[in-house]
Amino acid sequence: MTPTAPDFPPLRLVRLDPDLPLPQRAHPGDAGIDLYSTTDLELAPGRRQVVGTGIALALPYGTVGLVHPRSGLAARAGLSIVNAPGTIDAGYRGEVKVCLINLDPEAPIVIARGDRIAQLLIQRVELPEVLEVSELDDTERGTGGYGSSGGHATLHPSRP
Ligand SMILES: O=c1ccn([C@H]2C[C@H](O)[C@@H](COP(=O)(O)OP(=O)(O)OP(=O)(O)O)O2)c(=O)[nH]1
Ligand SMILES: [Mg+2]
Repeated sequence: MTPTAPDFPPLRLVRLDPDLPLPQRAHPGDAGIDLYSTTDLELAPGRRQVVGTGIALALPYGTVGLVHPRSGLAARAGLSIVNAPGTIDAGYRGEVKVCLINLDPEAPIVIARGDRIAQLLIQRVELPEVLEVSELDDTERGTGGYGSSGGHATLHPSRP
């Protein structure tokens, strides 16, 4: 029997392209639900394309859908998502789409309709109101960022 997460309603999903399989987790407990491409396409190196997944969702209020790349395709072919992770708002009822990009410098990537091109994670999200204030509390970090704590990789000697 497939274990289900406690206290979480099922994900309401419409298949806009009913000839594609229902998106599923590859294994029980997987974070991501694999999404299919509705189209055949070829991505030249460095090129991007918005690709349909053939599904629309009604995510529960207070959750967000995050569209992540799949690591196998990323490592093998250089396939990624321009805006990774893509944000699916709870109120969005249109088709979930993926802005794929070929990050390989040389080889094109061929994708067939029905290939699993991305994965959808659903997470709870806080929805605080925005409150403008005149100043912020002090912290140990303060305004330090972007490597201020050190420990980053050494840059190549050719880099300024
Ligand atoms: O990878 C993505 C990202 C977004 N969307 C859809 C669902 C999301 O709710 C909507 C808007 O996304 P986002 O807020 O990232 O884009 P925006 O440029 O801010 O557009 P908008 O003004 O419509 O919010 O587009 C997708 O289908 N796939
Ligand atoms: Mg937006």
